[in-house]
Amino acid sequence: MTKHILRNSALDVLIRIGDNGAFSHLIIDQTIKKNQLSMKDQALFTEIVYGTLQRKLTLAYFTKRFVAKPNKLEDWVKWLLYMSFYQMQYLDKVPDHAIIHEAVSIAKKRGHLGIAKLVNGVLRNAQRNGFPNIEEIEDEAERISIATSHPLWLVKRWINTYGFEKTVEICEANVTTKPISIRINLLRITREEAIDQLLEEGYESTPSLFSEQGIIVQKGNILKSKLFAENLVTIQDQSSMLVAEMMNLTEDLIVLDACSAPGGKATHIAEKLRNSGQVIAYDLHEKKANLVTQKAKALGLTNVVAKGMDARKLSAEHPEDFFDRILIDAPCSGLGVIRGKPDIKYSKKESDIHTLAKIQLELLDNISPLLKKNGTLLYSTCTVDRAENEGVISTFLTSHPDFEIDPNFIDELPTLLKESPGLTDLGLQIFPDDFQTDGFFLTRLRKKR
Ligand SMILES: C[S@@+](CC[C@H](N)C(=O)[O-])C[C@H]1O[C@@H](n2cnc3c(N)ncnc32)[C@H](O)[C@@H]1O
Repeated sequence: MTKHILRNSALDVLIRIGDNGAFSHLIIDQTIKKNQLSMKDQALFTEIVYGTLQRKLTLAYFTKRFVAKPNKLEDWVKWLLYMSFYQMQYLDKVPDHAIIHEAVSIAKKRGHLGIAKLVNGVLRNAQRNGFPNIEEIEDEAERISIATSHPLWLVKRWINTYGFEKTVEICEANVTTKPISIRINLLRITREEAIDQLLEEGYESTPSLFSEQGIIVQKGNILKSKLFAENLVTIQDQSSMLVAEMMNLTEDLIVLDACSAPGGKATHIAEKLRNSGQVIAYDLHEKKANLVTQKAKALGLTNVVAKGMDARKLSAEHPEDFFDRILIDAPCSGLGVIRGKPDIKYSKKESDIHTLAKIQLELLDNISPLLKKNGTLLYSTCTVDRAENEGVISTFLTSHPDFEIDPNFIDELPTLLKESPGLTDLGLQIFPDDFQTDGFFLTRLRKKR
Protein backbone atom coordinates (compact mmCIF):
# COMPACT_ATOMS: atom_id res chain seq x y z
CA MET A 1 0.00 0.00 0.00
CA THR A 2 2.76 2.43 0.91
CA LYS A 3 4.42 1.92 -2.49
CA HIS A 4 1.07 2.75 -4.13
CA ILE A 5 0.83 6.00 -2.15
CA LEU A 6 4.43 6.81 -3.02
CA ARG A 7 3.94 6.37 -6.78
CA ASN A 8 0.55 8.05 -6.79
CA SER A 9 2.15 11.03 -4.99
CA ALA A 10 5.02 11.10 -7.49
CA LEU A 11 2.46 11.22 -10.30
CA ASP A 12 0.56 14.03 -8.56
CA VAL A 13 3.73 16.09 -8.33
CA LEU A 14 4.74 15.42 -11.93
CA ILE A 15 1.30 16.53 -13.15
CA ARG A 16 1.46 19.66 -10.98
CA ILE A 17 4.93 20.60 -12.14
CA GLY A 18 3.99 19.60 -15.70
CA ASP A 19 5.75 20.65 -18.85
CA ASN A 20 5.94 24.34 -18.12
CA GLY A 21 6.23 24.48 -14.36
CA ALA A 22 9.45 24.92 -12.45
CA PHE A 23 10.80 22.07 -10.39
CA SER A 24 9.82 22.95 -6.89
CA HIS A 25 11.17 21.69 -3.59
CA LEU A 26 8.13 23.25 -1.98
CA ILE A 27 5.70 21.00 -3.87
CA ILE A 28 7.89 17.98 -3.07
CA ASP A 29 8.07 18.82 0.64
CA GLN A 30 4.32 19.49 0.90
CA THR A 31 3.55 16.15 -0.74
CA ILE A 32 5.94 14.25 1.54
CA LYS A 33 4.27 15.81 4.59
CA LYS A 34 0.70 15.33 3.35
CA ASN A 35 1.23 11.66 2.61
CA GLN A 36 3.45 11.03 5.65
CA LEU A 37 6.04 9.18 3.57
CA SER A 38 8.69 7.26 5.53
CA MET A 39 12.36 8.26 5.14
CA LYS A 40 12.97 5.33 2.80
CA ASP A 41 9.92 6.13 0.67
CA GLN A 42 10.90 9.82 0.56
CA ALA A 43 14.17 8.89 -1.11
CA LEU A 44 12.49 6.74 -3.79
CA PHE A 45 9.71 9.31 -4.29
CA THR A 46 12.22 12.13 -4.84
CA GLU A 47 14.30 9.96 -7.13
CA ILE A 48 11.28 9.11 -9.30
CA VAL A 49 10.13 12.73 -9.58
CA TYR A 50 13.60 14.16 -10.22
CA GLY A 51 14.69 11.37 -12.53
CA THR A 52 11.53 11.52 -14.64
CA LEU A 53 11.90 15.28 -15.10
CA GLN A 54 15.62 15.01 -15.80
CA ARG A 55 15.05 12.34 -18.46
CA LYS A 56 11.86 13.75 -19.98
CA LEU A 57 13.03 13.93 -23.62
CA THR A 58 14.45 10.40 -23.48
CA LEU A 59 11.20 9.12 -21.99
CA ALA A 60 9.17 10.93 -24.66
CA TYR A 61 11.35 9.24 -27.28
CA PHE A 62 10.57 5.83 -25.72
CA THR A 63 6.87 6.64 -25.59
CA LYS A 64 6.79 7.40 -29.32
CA ARG A 65 7.98 3.86 -29.98
CA PHE A 66 5.17 2.24 -28.02
CA VAL A 67 2.22 4.61 -28.46
CA ALA A 68 0.89 5.36 -31.93
CA LYS A 69 -0.35 8.88 -31.14
CA PRO A 70 1.50 10.08 -28.02
CA ASN A 71 0.16 13.64 -28.45
CA LYS A 72 -3.36 12.33 -27.91
CA LEU A 73 -2.53 10.89 -24.45
CA GLU A 74 -4.14 12.63 -21.52
CA ASP A 75 -1.52 14.51 -19.53
CA TRP A 76 -1.67 12.23 -16.48
CA VAL A 77 -1.39 9.08 -18.62
CA LYS A 78 1.67 10.52 -20.33
CA TRP A 79 3.36 11.25 -16.98
CA LEU A 80 2.37 7.81 -15.65
CA LEU A 81 4.08 6.18 -18.64
CA TYR A 82 7.13 8.44 -18.33
CA MET A 83 7.60 7.67 -14.65
CA SER A 84 7.09 3.94 -15.20
CA PHE A 85 9.58 3.91 -18.10
CA TYR A 86 12.01 5.84 -15.93
CA GLN A 87 11.88 3.24 -13.19
CA MET A 88 12.14 0.33 -15.64
CA GLN A 89 15.15 1.76 -17.45
CA TYR A 90 17.09 3.58 -14.75
CA LEU A 91 16.25 2.08 -11.34
CA ASP A 92 17.60 -1.38 -10.59
CA LYS A 93 16.03 -1.74 -7.21
CA VAL A 94 12.42 -2.10 -8.36
CA PRO A 95 11.42 -5.17 -10.43
CA ASP A 96 9.53 -4.42 -13.67
CA HIS A 97 6.48 -6.49 -12.70
CA ALA A 98 6.00 -4.36 -9.54
CA ILE A 99 6.29 -1.14 -11.54
CA ILE A 100 3.72 -2.35 -14.09
CA HIS A 101 1.36 -3.62 -11.40
CA GLU A 102 1.42 -0.23 -9.60
CA ALA A 103 0.98 1.75 -12.83
CA VAL A 104 -2.02 -0.32 -13.88
CA SER A 105 -3.63 0.03 -10.48
CA ILE A 106 -3.10 3.82 -10.55
CA ALA A 107 -4.59 3.94 -14.08
CA LYS A 108 -7.66 1.99 -12.91
CA LYS A 109 -8.26 4.38 -10.02
CA ARG A 110 -7.65 7.60 -11.95
CA GLY A 111 -9.22 6.60 -15.24
CA HIS A 112 -11.18 3.60 -16.35
CA LEU A 113 -10.57 0.04 -17.41
CA GLY A 114 -9.75 1.06 -21.00
CA ILE A 115 -6.89 3.30 -19.88
CA ALA A 116 -5.63 0.66 -17.47
CA LYS A 117 -5.52 -1.79 -20.39
CA LEU A 118 -3.61 0.69 -22.53
CA VAL A 119 -1.05 1.32 -19.77
CA ASN A 120 -0.69 -2.42 -19.18
CA GLY A 121 -0.25 -3.12 -22.91
CA VAL A 122 2.36 -0.38 -23.41
CA LEU A 123 4.42 -1.29 -20.36
CA ARG A 124 4.34 -5.03 -21.07
CA ASN A 125 5.39 -4.35 -24.64
CA ALA A 126 8.38 -2.34 -23.36
CA GLN A 127 9.21 -5.09 -20.84
CA ARG A 128 9.09 -7.78 -23.56
CA ASN A 129 10.83 -5.93 -26.37
CA GLY A 130 13.10 -3.56 -24.47
CA PHE A 131 13.54 0.17 -25.07
CA PRO A 132 14.74 1.52 -28.42
CA ASN A 133 18.50 1.67 -28.74
CA ILE A 134 19.50 5.33 -28.66
CA GLU A 135 22.96 4.46 -29.97
CA GLU A 136 21.33 3.79 -33.33
CA ILE A 137 20.46 7.46 -33.82
CA GLU A 138 22.91 8.50 -36.53
CA ASP A 139 23.14 12.24 -36.06
CA GLU A 140 25.52 12.74 -33.15
CA ALA A 141 23.95 15.91 -31.77
CA GLU A 142 20.50 14.35 -31.88
CA ARG A 143 21.87 11.23 -30.21
CA ILE A 144 23.27 13.20 -27.26
CA SER A 145 20.08 15.22 -27.12
CA ILE A 146 17.90 12.11 -26.76
CA ALA A 147 20.34 10.09 -24.63
CA THR A 148 20.80 12.84 -22.03
CA SER A 149 17.50 14.68 -22.47
CA HIS A 150 18.85 18.08 -23.53
CA PRO A 151 17.20 20.19 -26.26
CA LEU A 152 18.93 19.92 -29.62
CA TRP A 153 19.72 23.64 -29.89
CA LEU A 154 21.67 23.51 -26.63
CA VAL A 155 23.62 20.38 -27.55
CA LYS A 156 24.57 21.96 -30.89
CA ARG A 157 25.56 25.21 -29.20
CA TRP A 158 27.79 23.42 -26.69
CA ILE A 159 29.37 21.24 -29.40
CA ASN A 160 30.20 24.40 -31.39
CA THR A 161 31.73 26.07 -28.36
CA TYR A 162 33.32 23.31 -26.31
CA GLY A 163 33.60 20.37 -28.72
CA PHE A 164 31.85 17.02 -28.90
CA GLU A 165 33.64 15.19 -26.06
CA LYS A 166 33.15 17.97 -23.52
CA THR A 167 29.50 18.36 -24.48
CA VAL A 168 28.89 14.65 -23.83
CA GLU A 169 30.52 15.01 -20.42
CA ILE A 170 28.52 18.11 -19.50
CA CYS A 171 25.23 16.54 -20.61
CA GLU A 172 25.93 13.27 -18.81
CA ALA A 173 26.83 15.09 -15.60
CA ASN A 174 23.55 16.99 -15.83
CA VAL A 175 21.51 13.80 -15.46
CA THR A 176 23.29 12.63 -12.32
CA THR A 177 22.72 13.81 -8.78
CA LYS A 178 25.32 15.66 -6.81
CA PRO A 179 25.88 15.58 -3.07
CA ILE A 180 24.53 18.47 -1.00
CA SER A 181 26.92 21.30 -0.31
CA ILE A 182 26.50 23.51 2.75
CA ARG A 183 28.29 26.57 4.08
CA ILE A 184 28.94 26.95 7.76
CA ASN A 185 28.60 30.34 9.40
CA LEU A 186 32.13 30.87 10.67
CA LEU A 187 30.93 33.48 13.15
CA ARG A 188 28.98 30.78 14.99
CA ILE A 189 30.72 27.43 14.50
CA THR A 190 33.95 25.94 13.16
CA ARG A 191 33.98 23.47 10.29
CA GLU A 192 35.35 20.71 12.56
CA GLU A 193 32.55 21.28 15.07
CA ALA A 194 29.96 21.15 12.30
CA ILE A 195 31.38 17.92 10.84
CA ASP A 196 31.40 16.34 14.33
CA GLN A 197 27.80 17.42 14.90
CA LEU A 198 26.76 15.94 11.55
CA LEU A 199 28.51 12.67 12.37
CA GLU A 200 26.67 12.53 15.69
CA GLU A 201 23.37 12.94 13.83
CA GLY A 202 24.31 10.14 11.40
CA TYR A 203 25.33 12.20 8.33
CA GLU A 204 28.50 11.37 6.42
CA SER A 205 30.29 14.56 5.46
CA THR A 206 33.64 15.85 4.22
CA PRO A 207 35.26 19.28 3.88
CA SER A 208 34.57 20.80 0.45
CA LEU A 209 37.07 21.70 -2.25
CA PHE A 210 37.16 25.46 -2.64
CA SER A 211 36.14 27.06 0.62
CA GLU A 212 37.14 26.65 4.24
CA GLN A 213 33.48 27.19 5.04
CA GLY A 214 32.16 24.39 2.84
CA ILE A 215 31.02 20.89 3.76
CA ILE A 216 29.80 18.16 1.43
CA VAL A 217 27.08 15.92 2.82
CA GLN A 218 26.93 12.59 1.03
CA LYS A 219 23.56 11.30 2.17
CA GLY A 220 20.41 12.13 4.14
CA ASN A 221 17.97 15.02 4.35
CA ILE A 222 20.28 17.71 5.66
CA LEU A 223 17.41 20.13 6.30
CA LYS A 224 16.52 17.97 9.29
CA SER A 225 19.90 18.57 10.94
CA LYS A 226 20.13 20.70 14.08
CA LEU A 227 22.65 22.84 12.22
CA PHE A 228 19.78 24.17 10.12
CA ALA A 229 17.35 24.58 12.96
CA GLU A 230 19.96 26.69 14.74
CA ASN A 231 20.93 28.67 11.60
CA LEU A 232 24.55 27.61 11.79
CA VAL A 233 24.67 26.66 8.12
CA THR A 234 23.11 27.51 4.81
CA ILE A 235 22.81 25.54 1.56
CA GLN A 236 25.22 26.76 -1.11
CA ASP A 237 26.97 25.06 -3.99
CA GLN A 238 30.76 24.84 -3.86
CA SER A 239 31.28 26.83 -7.04
CA SER A 240 29.09 29.64 -5.78
CA MET A 241 31.10 29.76 -2.52
CA LEU A 242 34.12 30.52 -4.63
CA VAL A 243 32.76 34.01 -5.27
CA ALA A 244 33.25 35.43 -1.77
CA GLU A 245 36.46 33.42 -1.46
CA MET A 246 37.84 35.24 -4.50
CA MET A 247 36.82 38.77 -3.44
CA ASN A 248 39.77 39.38 -1.13
CA LEU A 249 37.53 40.43 1.72
CA THR A 250 38.92 42.02 4.86
CA GLU A 251 37.15 43.73 7.74
CA ASP A 252 35.50 47.15 7.32
CA LEU A 253 35.15 47.09 3.54
CA ILE A 254 32.11 48.60 1.82
CA VAL A 255 30.82 46.03 -0.64
CA LEU A 256 28.08 46.30 -3.27
CA ASP A 257 26.16 43.14 -4.17
CA ALA A 258 24.13 44.38 -7.15
CA CYS A 259 21.97 41.29 -7.84
CA SER A 260 21.72 39.72 -4.46
CA ALA A 261 18.51 37.72 -3.89
CA PRO A 262 18.02 35.33 -2.21
CA GLY A 263 21.25 36.32 -0.46
CA GLY A 264 23.56 33.30 -0.62
CA LYS A 265 26.59 35.32 -1.62
CA ALA A 266 25.64 38.55 0.22
CA THR A 267 25.55 36.65 3.52
CA HIS A 268 28.77 34.83 2.70
CA ILE A 269 30.44 38.19 2.06
CA ALA A 270 28.98 39.56 5.31
CA GLU A 271 30.37 36.56 7.21
CA LYS A 272 33.79 37.13 5.66
CA LEU A 273 33.65 40.78 6.83
CA ARG A 274 32.97 39.33 10.30
CA ASN A 275 29.95 41.56 10.75
CA SER A 276 32.00 44.72 10.13
CA GLY A 277 31.91 47.16 7.19
CA GLN A 278 28.77 46.96 5.09
CA VAL A 279 27.21 44.87 2.38
CA ILE A 280 24.84 47.04 0.37
CA ALA A 281 22.63 44.61 -1.48
CA TYR A 282 20.10 45.20 -4.27
CA ASP A 283 17.70 43.11 -6.25
CA LEU A 284 15.13 44.08 -8.84
CA HIS A 285 12.07 43.97 -6.56
CA GLU A 286 11.57 44.83 -2.91
CA LYS A 287 10.07 41.41 -2.24
CA LYS A 288 13.23 39.66 -3.39
CA ALA A 289 15.46 42.09 -1.52
CA ASN A 290 13.49 41.22 1.63
CA LEU A 291 14.65 37.63 1.28
CA VAL A 292 18.22 38.86 1.63
CA THR A 293 17.34 40.83 4.76
CA GLN A 294 15.63 37.77 6.26
CA LYS A 295 18.54 35.47 5.46
CA ALA A 296 21.05 37.90 6.97
CA LYS A 297 18.92 38.23 10.09
CA ALA A 298 18.56 34.47 10.50
CA LEU A 299 22.33 34.06 10.27
CA GLY A 300 22.92 36.81 12.88
CA LEU A 301 24.50 39.25 10.41
CA THR A 302 24.07 42.94 11.16
CA ASN A 303 26.14 44.40 8.32
CA VAL A 304 23.74 43.79 5.42
CA VAL A 305 21.29 46.36 4.03
CA ALA A 306 19.06 45.19 1.18
CA LYS A 307 16.81 47.26 -1.10
CA GLY A 308 14.67 46.66 -4.16
CA MET A 309 15.99 48.49 -7.21
CA ASP A 310 17.13 48.00 -10.79
CA ALA A 311 20.90 47.88 -10.35
CA ARG A 312 21.35 49.52 -13.76
CA LYS A 313 20.18 52.74 -12.09
CA LEU A 314 22.50 52.70 -9.09
CA SER A 315 24.46 55.75 -10.21
CA ALA A 316 21.50 57.75 -8.89
CA GLU A 317 22.02 56.19 -5.42
CA HIS A 318 25.79 56.13 -4.96
CA PRO A 319 28.67 58.40 -6.03
CA GLU A 320 31.40 57.24 -8.40
CA ASP A 321 34.51 55.63 -6.85
CA PHE A 322 32.55 54.61 -3.77
CA PHE A 323 32.75 50.83 -3.24
CA ASP A 324 35.84 48.85 -2.22
CA ARG A 325 34.44 45.71 -3.81
CA ILE A 326 31.57 45.02 -6.18
CA LEU A 327 29.84 41.76 -6.95
CA ILE A 328 27.68 41.39 -10.05
CA ASP A 329 26.23 37.89 -9.79
CA ALA A 330 24.26 38.50 -12.92
CA PRO A 331 20.84 37.20 -13.98
CA CYS A 332 21.68 34.48 -16.51
CA SER A 333 20.32 31.52 -18.46
CA GLY A 334 21.19 29.14 -15.58
CA LEU A 335 22.61 26.47 -17.90
CA GLY A 336 25.08 25.49 -15.16
CA VAL A 337 22.40 24.42 -12.68
CA ILE A 338 20.41 22.08 -14.91
CA ARG A 339 21.31 19.10 -12.74
CA GLY A 340 19.33 20.46 -9.79
CA LYS A 341 16.71 22.36 -11.82
CA PRO A 342 15.94 20.23 -14.87
CA ASP A 343 13.10 22.52 -15.99
CA ILE A 344 15.74 25.08 -17.08
CA LYS A 345 16.85 22.98 -20.04
CA TYR A 346 13.28 22.67 -21.31
CA SER A 347 12.18 26.25 -20.77
CA LYS A 348 15.19 28.30 -21.94
CA LYS A 349 15.40 29.39 -25.56
CA GLU A 350 18.53 30.29 -27.47
CA SER A 351 17.23 33.82 -27.97
CA ASP A 352 17.12 34.28 -24.15
CA ILE A 353 20.90 34.13 -24.14
CA HIS A 354 21.22 37.23 -26.30
CA THR A 355 18.68 39.16 -24.24
CA LEU A 356 20.53 38.22 -21.05
CA ALA A 357 23.97 39.10 -22.43
CA LYS A 358 22.62 42.58 -23.21
CA ILE A 359 21.35 43.00 -19.62
CA GLN A 360 24.64 41.69 -18.22
CA LEU A 361 26.58 44.26 -20.20
CA GLU A 362 24.22 47.05 -19.12
CA LEU A 363 24.78 46.03 -15.50
CA LEU A 364 28.56 46.15 -15.92
CA ASP A 365 28.47 49.46 -17.83
CA ASN A 366 26.30 51.19 -15.26
CA ILE A 367 27.74 49.75 -12.07
CA SER A 368 31.48 49.77 -12.81
CA PRO A 369 31.91 53.56 -12.31
CA LEU A 370 30.89 53.09 -8.66
CA LEU A 371 34.05 51.09 -7.94
CA LYS A 372 37.01 52.80 -6.24
CA LYS A 373 40.33 53.03 -8.05
CA ASN A 374 42.28 49.81 -7.43
CA GLY A 375 39.06 48.21 -6.26
CA THR A 376 37.92 44.90 -7.74
CA LEU A 377 34.66 43.83 -9.32
CA LEU A 378 33.71 40.18 -9.36
CA TYR A 379 31.44 39.13 -12.23
CA SER A 380 29.79 35.72 -12.03
CA THR A 381 26.99 33.66 -13.56
CA CYS A 382 25.68 30.15 -12.99
CA THR A 383 25.68 29.41 -16.68
CA VAL A 384 27.78 27.53 -19.19
CA ASP A 385 27.75 29.81 -22.20
CA ARG A 386 30.49 31.83 -23.82
CA ALA A 387 28.25 34.73 -24.90
CA GLU A 388 27.09 35.43 -21.33
CA ASN A 389 30.51 34.86 -19.79
CA GLU A 390 33.75 35.46 -21.68
CA GLY A 391 31.82 37.33 -24.43
CA VAL A 392 30.31 39.89 -22.05
CA ILE A 393 33.64 40.42 -20.31
CA SER A 394 35.55 40.82 -23.54
CA THR A 395 33.04 43.40 -24.86
CA PHE A 396 33.15 45.27 -21.56
CA LEU A 397 36.94 45.42 -21.50
CA THR A 398 37.09 46.70 -25.07
CA SER A 399 34.95 49.70 -24.19
CA HIS A 400 36.42 50.28 -20.69
CA PRO A 401 40.19 50.73 -20.96
CA ASP A 402 40.28 51.77 -17.28
CA PHE A 403 39.53 48.12 -16.36
CA GLU A 404 41.61 44.96 -16.68
CA ILE A 405 41.34 41.34 -15.59
CA ASP A 406 42.92 41.43 -12.13
CA PRO A 407 46.45 40.13 -12.69
CA ASN A 408 46.28 38.29 -9.34
CA PHE A 409 43.04 36.46 -10.11
CA ILE A 410 44.57 33.25 -11.42
CA ASP A 411 47.31 33.15 -8.75
CA GLU A 412 44.72 33.35 -6.01
CA LEU A 413 42.54 30.52 -7.31
CA PRO A 414 42.61 27.27 -5.32
CA THR A 415 45.36 25.06 -6.79
CA LEU A 416 42.90 22.52 -8.13
CA LEU A 417 41.22 25.18 -10.26
CA LYS A 418 44.43 26.43 -11.84
CA GLU A 419 44.43 23.21 -13.86
CA SER A 420 40.79 23.57 -14.77
CA PRO A 421 39.85 23.06 -18.47
CA GLY A 422 37.67 26.17 -18.43
CA LEU A 423 40.36 28.64 -17.32
CA THR A 424 41.14 31.32 -19.94
CA ASP A 425 42.62 34.79 -19.77
CA LEU A 426 39.07 36.15 -19.44
CA GLY A 427 38.05 34.10 -16.41
CA LEU A 428 37.16 30.67 -15.12
CA GLN A 429 34.35 28.56 -16.56
CA ILE A 430 33.63 25.65 -14.24
CA PHE A 431 31.77 22.86 -16.02
CA PRO A 432 29.34 20.66 -14.07
CA ASP A 433 31.42 17.55 -14.85
CA ASP A 434 34.73 19.04 -13.63
CA PHE A 435 34.29 18.82 -9.85
CA GLN A 436 30.73 17.58 -9.23
CA THR A 437 29.57 21.14 -8.65
CA ASP A 438 27.20 23.46 -10.47
CA GLY A 439 28.45 24.91 -13.71
CA PHE A 440 29.64 28.43 -12.97
CA PHE A 441 31.66 31.32 -14.37
CA LEU A 442 33.62 33.92 -12.48
CA THR A 443 36.21 36.52 -13.17
CA ARG A 444 37.68 39.50 -11.35
CA LEU A 445 38.16 42.92 -12.87
CA ARG A 446 40.39 45.64 -11.45
CA LYS A 447 39.88 49.36 -11.91
CA LYS A 448 43.23 50.77 -12.95
CA ARG A 449 42.44 54.49 -12.69
C1 LIG B 1 21.91 34.78 -10.04
S1 LIG B 1 20.64 35.53 -9.18
C2 LIG B 1 21.46 36.14 -7.76
C3 LIG B 1 21.78 35.11 -6.71
C4 LIG B 1 22.37 35.73 -5.47
N1 LIG B 1 23.54 36.52 -5.74
C5 LIG B 1 22.71 34.71 -4.41
O1 LIG B 1 23.86 34.33 -4.27
O2 LIG B 1 21.81 34.28 -3.69
C6 LIG B 1 20.39 37.00 -10.07
C7 LIG B 1 19.45 37.97 -9.42
O3 LIG B 1 19.47 39.16 -10.19
C8 LIG B 1 18.22 39.80 -10.04
N2 LIG B 1 18.13 40.82 -11.10
C9 LIG B 1 17.77 40.66 -12.39
N3 LIG B 1 17.85 41.84 -13.03
C10 LIG B 1 18.27 42.76 -12.13
C11 LIG B 1 18.53 44.17 -12.18
N4 LIG B 1 18.38 44.85 -13.31
N5 LIG B 1 18.92 44.78 -11.05
C12 LIG B 1 19.06 44.08 -9.89
N6 LIG B 1 18.84 42.76 -9.79
C13 LIG B 1 18.45 42.12 -10.89
C14 LIG B 1 17.24 38.65 -10.11
O4 LIG B 1 16.04 39.01 -9.50
C15 LIG B 1 18.00 37.54 -9.37
O5 LIG B 1 17.60 37.49 -8.02
